[in-house]
Amino acid sequence: MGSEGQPMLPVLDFTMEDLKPGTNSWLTTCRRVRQAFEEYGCFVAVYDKASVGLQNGVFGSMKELFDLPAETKQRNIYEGMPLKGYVGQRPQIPLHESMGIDEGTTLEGIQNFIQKMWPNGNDQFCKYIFEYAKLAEDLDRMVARMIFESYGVLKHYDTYIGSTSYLLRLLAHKAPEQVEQQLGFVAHTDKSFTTILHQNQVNGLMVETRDGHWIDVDFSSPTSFVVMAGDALMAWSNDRIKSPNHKVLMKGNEIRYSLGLFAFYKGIMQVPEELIDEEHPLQYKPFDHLGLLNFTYSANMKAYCGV
Ligand SMILES: O=C(O)CCC(=O)C(=O)O
Ligand SMILES: [Fe+2]
Repeated sequence: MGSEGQPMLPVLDFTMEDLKPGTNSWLTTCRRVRQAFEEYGCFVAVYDKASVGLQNGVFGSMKELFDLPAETKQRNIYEGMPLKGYVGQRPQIPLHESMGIDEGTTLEGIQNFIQKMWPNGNDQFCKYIFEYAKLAEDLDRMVARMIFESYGVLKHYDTYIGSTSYLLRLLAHKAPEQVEQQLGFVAHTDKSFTTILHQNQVNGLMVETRDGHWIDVDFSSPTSFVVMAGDALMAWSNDRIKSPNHKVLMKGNEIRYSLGLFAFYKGIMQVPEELIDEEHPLQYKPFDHLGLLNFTYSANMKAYCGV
């Protein structure tokens, strides 16, 4: 419960110096990660690796990007990779704009994107977004390792990481020009294995709990990141973890910039046999993760590869 009695997401500390495999802090955090995922499908991580200079640089770069003319932004096209193309000026979600960078934690991926937006380059954008993406990737890998460890299947972690790549999505939600709050982004579950979200000081994210309540997520602090389970983690965990429904509701008069780092396994995922037992009979056949992405946005795991 929050200070005003509002339910809130678990907050997990990732700032400890000794947060390394094998330490007590690591083992405690592993247990908390598993518990938070099983109860809420997500949590807020306190992670202090991004300096004030980097934060300002990232959000300044995002403003510069979204201030580009619509025709320029539309050069970020889909090219068969869902989440990649430019989305904006949609009548149902007029406040929403977003763009995706495939292989978004690599210099090459970011430079390809920059090439489309700024044919003469943009070194500042590259520097800040790359540095940010690497930090978020480190957090994601730490969490992934904790997931594998907490379910006793650490032996599969290296294979997982070896075939995982990241899509970085940059989002801007305009302030609603009205008093009431307004939908920024429709309710959905992510199709990733895990997603790492970060934002400027403007809140707006809401997450649905397992019993159907919507809770506001406050991650306005520069050291707060949301870690969320996607549909692939739900399937991998044989439904122990549910990917939570979430949406963005905008109020106030400031633009909200946010970044989502989506982890995708390039290959066939399957439920580890350690996670199948009498209480948890197999729920999903092996599935191609990128195939799931292409299956359709409205699809759910059961329709795609339910047993
Ligand atoms: O902007 C946010 O905080 C959430 C965005 C989101 O849910 C998504 O891109 O999948
Ligand atoms: Fe999402």
